[in-house]
Amino acid sequence: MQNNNFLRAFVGQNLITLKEVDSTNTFLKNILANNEPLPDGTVIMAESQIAGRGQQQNKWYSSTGESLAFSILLKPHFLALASQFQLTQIVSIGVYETLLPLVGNKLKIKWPNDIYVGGRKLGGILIENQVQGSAIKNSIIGIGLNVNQTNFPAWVPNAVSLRQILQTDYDLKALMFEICSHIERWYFKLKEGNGSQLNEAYLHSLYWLNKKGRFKVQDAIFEGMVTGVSAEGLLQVMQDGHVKAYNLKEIQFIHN
Ligand SMILES: O=C(O)CCCC[C@@H]1SC[C@@H]2NC(=O)N[C@@H]21
Repeated sequence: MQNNNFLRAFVGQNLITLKEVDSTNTFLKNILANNEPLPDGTVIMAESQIAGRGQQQNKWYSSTGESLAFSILLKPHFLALASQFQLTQIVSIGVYETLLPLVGNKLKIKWPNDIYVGGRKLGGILIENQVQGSAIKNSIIGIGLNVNQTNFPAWVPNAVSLRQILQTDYDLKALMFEICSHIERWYFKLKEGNGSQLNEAYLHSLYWLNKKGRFKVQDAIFEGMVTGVSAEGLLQVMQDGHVKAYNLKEIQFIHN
């Protein structure tokens, strides 16, 4: 962990830490709604998040002082709304790159942006974009990571923490800054028009790529194979020789 040497060039330079908040994403949204000025790259981090939100209206479980919950504000005015999946990619790769030296190659990105280890969820990402015209005005990037928990409540059955995997406690702030620095590197690449390796890096770490798995679409369960992800962020799955693309609401992975 390069915490002490970390140069906070941009993401995380303005850091607001809160003892307790409903949700760091909601907190950021409220500040923006009140037109209060906030610098690009601001990070809101909370020790305790009591109404954390996940994707698809799910609740997100955080444990005070044990899990990482923070939100990054980016203002990617250069990015067209049609390219918003690239933000998903840079954020998931940033988290992935931070954890890879710790966890090793069992670590995967589960489409679109869950962080998985051996079939269990280590972290999640909730990106909420605010749009102006056809460009992204503000991107609120919420990251939740299970770090030092030794157990989870029954309603989060598939979760795992770094501590459960590695039997070590980690410094939450150090992890957070490390994630920020990786995201920042990819963000600048994208901004400078050098995002060509982004898709390759994302696919490289994608769970289930080119492997057979079981999927559920509407009420039908079938065997298929993930062949890629489209530029719009749709999951491409081959079934009986034909590739179809699905959004998050349409398809589910079936865990045996
Ligand atoms: O996997 C998911 O469903 C996404 C979970 C995202 C959780 C983080 S924790 C920090 C930020 N604040 C929230 O309320 N949610 C995100």
